[in-house]
Amino acid sequence: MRPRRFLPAGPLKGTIRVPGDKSISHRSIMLGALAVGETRVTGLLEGEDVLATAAAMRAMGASVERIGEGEWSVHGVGVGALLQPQAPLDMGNSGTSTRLLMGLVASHPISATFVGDASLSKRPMGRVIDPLSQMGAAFEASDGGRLPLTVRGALPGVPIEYRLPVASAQVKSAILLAGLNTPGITTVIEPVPTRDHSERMLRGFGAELTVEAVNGERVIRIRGEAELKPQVIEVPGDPSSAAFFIVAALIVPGSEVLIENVGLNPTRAGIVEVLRLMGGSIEEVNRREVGGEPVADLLVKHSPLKGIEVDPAVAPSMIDEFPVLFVAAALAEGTTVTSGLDELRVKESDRLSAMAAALTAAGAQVTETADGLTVVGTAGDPLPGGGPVTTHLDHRIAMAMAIAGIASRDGVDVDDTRPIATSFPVFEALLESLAG
Ligand SMILES: O=C(O)C1=C[C@@H](OP(=O)(O)O)[C@@H](O)[C@H](O)C1
Ligand SMILES: C=C(OP(=O)(O)O)C(=O)O
Repeated sequence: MRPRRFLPAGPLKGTIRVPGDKSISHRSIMLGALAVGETRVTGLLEGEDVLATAAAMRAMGASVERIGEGEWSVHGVGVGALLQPQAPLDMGNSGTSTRLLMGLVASHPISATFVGDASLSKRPMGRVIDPLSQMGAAFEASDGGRLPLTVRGALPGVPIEYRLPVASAQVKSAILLAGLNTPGITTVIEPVPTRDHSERMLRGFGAELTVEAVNGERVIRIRGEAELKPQVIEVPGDPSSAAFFIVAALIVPGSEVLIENVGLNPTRAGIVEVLRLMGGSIEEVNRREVGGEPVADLLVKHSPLKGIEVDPAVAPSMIDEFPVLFVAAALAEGTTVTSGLDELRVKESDRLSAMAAALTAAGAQVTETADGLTVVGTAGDPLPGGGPVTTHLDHRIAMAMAIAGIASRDGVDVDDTRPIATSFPVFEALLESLAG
């Protein structure tokens, strides 16, 4: 464990760049590993989760090499040609690596065993086992669909039409990736849109993929036995990482921070919308496109925030940002009410109960409900502070409470900062640079 007390600091001033988007980084390595020839990636997130994906793709035959900072070269094997890994694939803390790779293995004539840390080993995999079993793959899983688990791929796989029972980009992506090496058309129906990086990137690599809106649902079809062409990919900055500094700048008096190169794909940008509704000053400068994704620099200034009722419909587009939104709510004037957040209970930790406990330990007024939190804010007064708060191997809890600490009177003790390296290894360095 690496404990740390995050002390009051600020005002936060300066310009930063957050590392590459985690979702896009995973996908660029996976698809690069399936394209014959060299895929070049710049701005890759070099966090532990993405490195777990890189190691797994190597274990299945691809060459995945680091050329320089964030710069990677991937030589793929071709769709259908993944090799049998010789040892269990260690997914560490990463749900995205696990679920998407289960999809890839499911339609290859190989088997793979997935293992992970204590947090990942508690997370539900039944949501991908169900559709991938329909496609012909066989599974042996622990404890009703948890890691360690073994997938035996089916060749040929069976193309399915599957309506997602949960709003999950990981489940959608697992099916689409399995569909890549399945004859015919695999169809995923999304009643609620989730992040669409897989669709964008599969198309970019030359897969035949269509998206149609039918009765308010997204119908995604992919033609299998695809041939992917290697690409040059520039990964935009991760909005989920930027969110910690957006909230920090909004709640620490006197702050003004420019965050450059932030991905603003509409399926990811819910946090910006919600913080603006709360009164946050977040200005988009220099809107442009990077790697097929909308991007802007964000100029964020300290703002008095108001509590609001957060529309549950926005949840999928900010699913990883709720921990830090709860921190913003704790400093706002009035009450913030959230609901429809059952999915937060099956992330790296149960993020509703973990954040309720953590914020309460830091002196905030929080009530946990079945599917959300209700937070009564301080109207801009610093939180008293305290702790220790328990991160439960969850990077987002650690970083959200670090931000709560800098906006507190006495500081906040975080029991373990190690998980931060899974998604945002330079988080503490950037925080220090802004706090002067
Ligand atoms: O597809 C992805 O890259 C991700 C999807 C989301 O998970 P779910 O699909 O479980 O909602 C998100 O929480 C995760 O950090 C990354
Ligand atoms: C939920 C997350 O990641 P994953 O599912 O990949 O572990 C996250 O990064 O907040």
